[in-house]
Amino acid sequence: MAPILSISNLSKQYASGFQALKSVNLDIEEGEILALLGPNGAGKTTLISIICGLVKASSGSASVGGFDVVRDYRQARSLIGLVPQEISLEPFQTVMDALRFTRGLFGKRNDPALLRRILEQLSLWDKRDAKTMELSGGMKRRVLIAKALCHEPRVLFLDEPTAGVDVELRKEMWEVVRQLKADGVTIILTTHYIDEAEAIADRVGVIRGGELLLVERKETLMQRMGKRQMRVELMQPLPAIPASLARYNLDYSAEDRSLVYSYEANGERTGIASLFADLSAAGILLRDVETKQSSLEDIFVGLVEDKS
Ligand SMILES: Nc1ncnc2c1ncn2[C@@H]1O[C@H](COP(=O)(O)OP(=O)(O)OP(=O)(O)O)[C@@H](O)[C@H]1O
Repeated sequence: MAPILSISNLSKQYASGFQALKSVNLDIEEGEILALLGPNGAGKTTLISIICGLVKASSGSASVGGFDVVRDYRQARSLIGLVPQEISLEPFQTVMDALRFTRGLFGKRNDPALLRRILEQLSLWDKRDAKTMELSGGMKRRVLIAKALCHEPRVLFLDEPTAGVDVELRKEMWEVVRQLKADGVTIILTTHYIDEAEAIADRVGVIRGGELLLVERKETLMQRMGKRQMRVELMQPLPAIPASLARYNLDYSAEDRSLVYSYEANGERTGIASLFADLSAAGILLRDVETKQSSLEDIFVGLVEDKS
């Protein structure tokens, strides 16, 4: 199946001379959720803005549903919904009027049944006649999503949908995103929050300094790059790590009397068996053992640091 969104060698140099994107290539399949992770200034918003026709690329191309975002701007734009980072609503406009107006901007006829369905899906139906200024922050964000959906786009961009919102509201947003995916909408979201990508994305792209460092299925990424850590709690404090254990690069914490050993989760030999044998030979008695898989956060930090 042809990708719904295809980005090819996309670069952007701003008038200031700043190179915000460096030859980005990316294909997105219909119905997937892609999280673009990256630190401040990585180029996430620039990338989205080019696809939505708000910023002009210096070179390269992008197409949505087969329509080039420059040459076939209207068709491409009609397939895209954009939820911007900043909350921008007309304070005196009602929720329903905001939706009707936005749908009209896309040259679409009013469709009360559709707008009702969207508002219900976002738990805003009972707020349809409220002025947007009367809504809470969480509701305003949901109105932005509703506005982005009311011309029936196939691809939805969410630029930092949960920046600065509380835990409860973030979870609520994640649920909304999952529901939209279930309805067949393709979603590209940018985020600084790794747990957000871990919770809802199918694929994760890591962008830094305008370069797309990698794009991979979340599970593959965690399996391929993930390390495991084994923490061994000791019966007695250890004055120093014996020379016979030096090759394991163990970290010792005097506070909780434990040794931590890191190993490749998918390596052929983990070294665990020989570590136990060497611990025993050194007369070190164990109280408890636990292992844990590194998180997407560990992987992300490692990746971003490696390249700096
Ligand atoms: N109009 C502009 N002129 C010059 N430089 C710009 C312009 N817009 C953005 N930049 C620069 O391009 C870089 C990428 O910005 P962009 O907003 O795409 O990053 P981002 O990954 O979305 O960051 P954040 O997470 O902080 O929103 C930044 O260094 C920014 O200062």
